[in-house]
Amino acid sequence: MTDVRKPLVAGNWKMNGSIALLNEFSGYFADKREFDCERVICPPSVFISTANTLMKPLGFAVAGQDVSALDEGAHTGDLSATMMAEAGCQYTIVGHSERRTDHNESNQLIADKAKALLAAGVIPISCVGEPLEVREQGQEQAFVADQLSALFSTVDLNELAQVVIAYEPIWAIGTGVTASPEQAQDMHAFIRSAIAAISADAAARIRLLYGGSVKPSNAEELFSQTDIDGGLIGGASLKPEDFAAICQAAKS
Ligand SMILES: O=C(CO)COP(=O)(O)O
Repeated sequence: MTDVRKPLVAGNWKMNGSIALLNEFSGYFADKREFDCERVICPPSVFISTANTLMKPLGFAVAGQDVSALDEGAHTGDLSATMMAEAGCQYTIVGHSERRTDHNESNQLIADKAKALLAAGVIPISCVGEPLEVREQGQEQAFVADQLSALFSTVDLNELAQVVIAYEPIWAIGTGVTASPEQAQDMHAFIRSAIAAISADAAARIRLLYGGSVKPSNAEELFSQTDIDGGLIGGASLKPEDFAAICQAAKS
């Protein structure tokens, strides 16, 4: 991490949590404000409003977990980027591997979602990451480069540095198997070098998060790697004391 890249830790609640859990979080964090990182909570969208009320006064930003690439219209159940902005989201996740799998999302669709968010003033947290069989074949960098190429060709170059990219190897998500700090750093360095090939300035400023079985016991070592600027946390973000410990591990 460097001075220009403020560390960021985001808790992706996925389809978990409740208003009761948000109340538990606000009680837990009420007297804990001294963190060195940006903290983001990504609850299910029906709880964004409650998260704004309870968590923003405690220094958290609130984020969505997905967005439509479209502006408006007859798309039952979808939410537009301007709605996310109006709802008070500073960030929104796109391209999580669970959405890629569950909803067949393509790299181009995910890039279009990121572009729509940027146009609405919301920062995309754009996820990439390879399945186990791809890593076993030694093809993980090519796989991630392919996932990123649509993003690079779709988002305006002068907006690229605002995007947050989360590297989440699928084999590490919810499995308890974490990428080693070296594996994570190697991929983050690769992603930053791919960005540097387009824009040195964007590469210096863009924040790259690691996600996949981050917990209090491994967060510090992961976050201390040169090219890792924080984390996207799943399971451990549902327990306030674990999430707080992970946030403490992210230092400028
Ligand atoms: O998918 C993740 C965050 O988006 C990671 O989930 P886990 O931390 O539960 O492995």
